[in-house]
Amino acid sequence: MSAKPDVCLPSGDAELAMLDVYMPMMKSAAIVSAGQLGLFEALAAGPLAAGELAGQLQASARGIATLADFLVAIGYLERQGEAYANTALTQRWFTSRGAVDYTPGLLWTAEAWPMLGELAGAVRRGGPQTTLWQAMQARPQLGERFSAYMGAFARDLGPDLLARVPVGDEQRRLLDLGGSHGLHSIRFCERYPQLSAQIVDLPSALSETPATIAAHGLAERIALTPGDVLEFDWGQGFDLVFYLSVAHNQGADDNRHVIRRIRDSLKPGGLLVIHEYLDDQPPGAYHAAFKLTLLYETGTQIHREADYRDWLGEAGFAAIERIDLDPREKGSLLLARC
Ligand SMILES: Nc1ncnc2c1ncn2[C@@H]1O[C@H](CSCC[C@H]([NH3+])C(=O)O)[C@@H](O)[C@H]1O
Repeated sequence: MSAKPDVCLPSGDAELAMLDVYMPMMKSAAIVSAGQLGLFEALAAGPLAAGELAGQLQASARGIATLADFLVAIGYLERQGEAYANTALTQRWFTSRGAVDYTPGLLWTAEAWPMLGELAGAVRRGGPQTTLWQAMQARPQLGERFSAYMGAFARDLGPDLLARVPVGDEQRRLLDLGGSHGLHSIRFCERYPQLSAQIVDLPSALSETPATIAAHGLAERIALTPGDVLEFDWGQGFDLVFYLSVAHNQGADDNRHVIRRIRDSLKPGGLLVIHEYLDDQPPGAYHAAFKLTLLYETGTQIHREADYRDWLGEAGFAAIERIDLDPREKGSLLLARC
């Protein structure tokens, strides 16, 4: 049985087929360029004419007008007389005035763009020539951009996590594996005053984290320990462990190994929270796209719910609960108690 595609596909006409390649490319490039130029942020306080906008962004008036007209055509800006204004959606998702500003995602997409040009090579090889983590060692800016993008996603996901993860008064120690930007630990420490946290991540992901933690006044309660989760000794006696969006960066054997080590470091009754994109069959378009992204970025893959249940069961976790987040593009949580 073939799955019903949930993306618009061209009808087979050659012209339409090329439009389906050209238009998404131009749409992505225009939105990413707007993020790089700071165009949406410049309009956050109110509409501006092309000349004013160009002056603020130190760009050519012709260039800004051409870009802005296309952004109007695709619904990211609107005309107000001679002026351009953000649409409600743009203001909501791509400016500091919205609840979550995904501009770091636009800047990350600009970094991912050249990697996508090499996608056919990754498909041929079955993986990347250089993994994202190796590339970050060579170019620290890449690590900062990636963490900032993950930070934007964490702001979006934070309320779901707070609502779904039960924390009792007796739970005091949180271990945040692959904690990166630190925002999940910060959010939970702010909500639960009895909590202190320890973050383990690769050094490339942690360059901005001390400043973020200090800005929230939590330097006394959140410790940073740079290290590889596959080998770093993070100690014992934790009540709560976060393994959020990290498992898709590891193969099956490594996840089995990490989950066993998590189990050994949790107190009796402790809770492990996994956030992931589960490899349900057939995958929806978003999950299939994410699998392709992992192929060229890290060479790893998303795993099936049944795999997690095996690893968790073998490690000695008893109760395992799956929660699918809304919308589905936000992924799923697996809550496991020992
Ligand atoms: N082997 C590893 N050891 C430590 N950290 C890792 C490893 N592999 C991937 N990571 C980190 O895992 C993170 C995945 S991005 C997810 C960040 C955060 N937990 C969140 O949910 O928003 C990145 O910060 C990587 O640096």
